[in-house]
Amino acid sequence: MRLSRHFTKSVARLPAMSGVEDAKRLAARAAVDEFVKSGDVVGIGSGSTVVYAAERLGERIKNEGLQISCIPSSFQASQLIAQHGLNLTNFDTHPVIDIAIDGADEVDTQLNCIKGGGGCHLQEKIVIYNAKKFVIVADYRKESTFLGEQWLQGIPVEVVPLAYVPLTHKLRELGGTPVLRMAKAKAGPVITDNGNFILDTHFGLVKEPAALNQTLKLLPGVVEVGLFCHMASKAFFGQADGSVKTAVPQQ
Ligand SMILES: O=C(CO)[C@H](O)[C@H](O)COP(=O)(O)O
Repeated sequence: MRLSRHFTKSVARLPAMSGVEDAKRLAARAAVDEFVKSGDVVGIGSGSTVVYAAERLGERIKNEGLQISCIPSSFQASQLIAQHGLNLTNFDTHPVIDIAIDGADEVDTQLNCIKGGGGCHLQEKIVIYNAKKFVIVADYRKESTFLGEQWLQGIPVEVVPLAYVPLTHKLRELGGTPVLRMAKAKAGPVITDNGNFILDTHFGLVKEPAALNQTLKLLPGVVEVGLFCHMASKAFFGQADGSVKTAVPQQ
């Protein structure tokens, strides 16, 4: 197993928020400040941590005239781009992204991660795959040795609705415990931005995430798997004490 190298640095404290929200915000701001420069095409991820990255990009546009174009990874990301006055672009105009910034549900020591807690992992994977660099922004709760250690909700597997019952059986045969993700304010399942269902499938500790990703991807009816392996260049983990810990995969 390759180990990551970790670095911790203190950053200026922002106005007090809750511990976890503060940690998310610090991580997102540190990532934006280190990686985004004028002229970049930026992939905007989804979730609650990326909100702070969009906020910081908006600030830098106002304060220092930063010029960037942004590609969204979800309906939520499109809204963030609009709310923070960021310039919206698309793959037709910009097929290559300079830097993708996104959150994660859990990150292992090689910076493999589980994503899709917000149900957006199909578009997120497309954006990240087409980016020269991907940086993870997260709080201290997301860091693990192995995936499946802390994120017990399971790996989000986006499936075509027609196939969800046979896939439920297949995922069980493969050792998982699939649960159809249900909507909170509507009767029935969550429908993704792409019109699909999500089977959240816990596989216990995942020691070989790339192999599991490949096995799951080959099942007919599986659209995308929330395992992002060997894709991240760097992770920023906001800490409860106001510092930001960074990690990179070992060369
Ligand atoms: O993959 C995602 C959405 O599909 C998010 O990036 C992931 O769920 C982390 O979200 P948060 O920043 O709210 O913890």
